Amino acid sequence: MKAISVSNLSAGYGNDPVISDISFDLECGHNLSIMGANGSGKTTLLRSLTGLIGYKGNISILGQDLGSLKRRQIAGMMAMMSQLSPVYFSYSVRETVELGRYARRDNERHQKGASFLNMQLSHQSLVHDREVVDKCLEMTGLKDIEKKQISALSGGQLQRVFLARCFAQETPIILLDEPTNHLDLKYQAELMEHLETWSKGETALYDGTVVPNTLIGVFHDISLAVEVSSDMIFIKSGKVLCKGEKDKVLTADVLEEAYGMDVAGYMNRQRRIWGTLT
Ligand SMILES: Nc1ncnc2c1ncn2[C@@H]1O[C@H](COP(=O)(O)OP(=O)(O)OP(=O)(O)O)[C@@H](O)[C@H]1O
Repeated sequence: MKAISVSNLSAGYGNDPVISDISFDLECGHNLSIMGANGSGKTTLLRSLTGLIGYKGNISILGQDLGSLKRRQIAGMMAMMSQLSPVYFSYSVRETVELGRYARRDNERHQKGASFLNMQLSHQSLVHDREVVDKCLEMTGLKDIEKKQISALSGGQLQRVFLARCFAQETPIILLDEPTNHLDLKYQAELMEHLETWSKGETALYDGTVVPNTLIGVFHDISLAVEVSSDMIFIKSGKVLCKGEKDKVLTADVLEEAYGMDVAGYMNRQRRIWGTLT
């Protein structure tokens, strides 16, 4: 099954599209990195895939037309972690991660029918919610500060809270916009390890269908993108420069065209610096 299928997509914020003529397919179980220079349209592409901004063209998620899905149905299939934005409200760390469970519960209620009895969360569901939230807090190293207000967190801690909330949503598709931003090296390494493990697994949708996990991420760090993805798409000035399996698209020429610099030379200089570390 295809996790996402996009054809002739254009999207933006005003009259002029920021991205245009984008088409690609991503099989379930594959991981896609969206790459490109600042302002090329990566975040805009990610936002349009969730229906957060208007678009023209066709997007289907797990075989269903995005335009025909309700927000709660989309939230049952995919979770997105955006780049950090200011926090204008204050919940505790745990409460914020718990918000990730909302779509799951809402979809389960609709699945069972909205009778009064079904509106009551079963004891089993509550226990499962608690277990998932605990696991996500542990995984992101937040258990010790679960009671802290999120308005009082550092950038890296907040980034981990939003990652934890994203995983707590228990969806088979996860979209991450520069997930390692603000994270120190330890949490970067742990996150990449977790993403690798997660992306080899599968997740049951609220209706019970089991789907291989699929990750779509915007990465500025090429090494991290290579580590985590099977497929890559390079965007330049809002259009697809190159797309396909990582090993086929990742060349010095593509990198130079995408970033307007000698990326291979830069990476080689980096390798020389770190090669001397004892
Ligand atoms: N909310 C918005 N309203 C209007 N224009 C926007 C908005 N968000 C982004 N843009 C514009 O769309 C273009 C693409 O932005 P986008 O954030 O998609 O790029 P990006 O590739 O993710 O960049 P970066 O690597 O810097 O995060 C930019 O010219 C930007 O100014």
